[in-house]
Amino acid sequence: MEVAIEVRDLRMRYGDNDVLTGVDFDVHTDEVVCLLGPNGAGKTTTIEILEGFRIRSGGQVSVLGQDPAHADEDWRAHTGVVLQSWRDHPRWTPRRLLTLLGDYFEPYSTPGHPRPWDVEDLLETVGLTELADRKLTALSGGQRRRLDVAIGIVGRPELLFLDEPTAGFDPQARREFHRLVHRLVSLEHTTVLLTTHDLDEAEKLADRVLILAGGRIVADDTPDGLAQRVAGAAEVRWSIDGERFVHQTDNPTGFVRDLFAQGGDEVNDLDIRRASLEDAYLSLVQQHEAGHAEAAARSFREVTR
Ligand SMILES: Nc1ncnc2c1ncn2[C@@H]1O[C@H](COP(=O)(O)OP(=O)(O)OP(=O)(O)O)[C@@H](O)[C@H]1O
Repeated sequence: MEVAIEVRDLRMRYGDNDVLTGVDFDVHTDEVVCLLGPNGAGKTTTIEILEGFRIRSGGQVSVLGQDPAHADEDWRAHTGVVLQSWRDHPRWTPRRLLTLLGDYFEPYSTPGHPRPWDVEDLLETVGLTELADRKLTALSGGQRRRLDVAIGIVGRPELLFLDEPTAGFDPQARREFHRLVHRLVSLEHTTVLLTTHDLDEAEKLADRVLILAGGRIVADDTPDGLAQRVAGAAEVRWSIDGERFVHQTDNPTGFVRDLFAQGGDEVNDLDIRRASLEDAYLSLVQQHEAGHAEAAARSFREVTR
């Protein structure tokens, strides 16, 4: 399998905030890979480095064979980007915007891979035919997001980056979007890297899920593979002086023995249960959001080892 994206020891620091502390992963051609992680884990930072929009602090990155920090226009024409939000001319219409943007890709057209995408066909594909001549300001959030996706794919990219593409979608719009991604992959053979903090979305869309937490990738597997790994682990809950604790482990007996050795009579409300991937991810998110990113990453790594 060819490698479309190669990331080694990627590091990013904002001031004295180390957001990425050694991220490693590959994305192969024709794969759909979801980069999943809690708010603030560094998903947008990672994807924008790969898109060439942010300059990394350290590490090696190769996207379609080039370093995005120094890539040329030709490289850009082969990648598609859907950012978290776009700013463009409010009086334009979807049809006009897509036509203008599509013109940029014409010089990169080849007989085997004609570019851009035919605008009428593209509007139909993303479900915007009826709204093609409406002003951009008059589109709803979900309609706007569909246009964002159309902007990302108008050049028929080999590699598509989507940053939280379904944020704000209702369930119906989300389902349509998932169909669109499946269609892109099966008909266009587009390689897709998308970020989300929704485990359910990652399980539905991804060939492979990468979980980012505590500055690193803490799990890299198929959705089924991840679920199977977690199923072997247990979640231990307890409280001490009214404060509640949760820990995930694949050795609950040993953990509880150590817990009592340390906490003795202080330990109350002990509860041990087998975790599902959803439980494990939820616990990761809760710990991460409580400011314990390192500990969250460590215990997630333990249960998915
Ligand atoms: N330009 C910047 N300058 C300083 N800090 C930044 C900058 N961009 C992001 N950060 C910080 O880096 C961390 C990661 O942010 P990032 O947006 O990459 O996370 P994320 O996983 O995409 O989050 P979300 O799911 O909320 O979009 C956060 O703590 C954020 O505040």
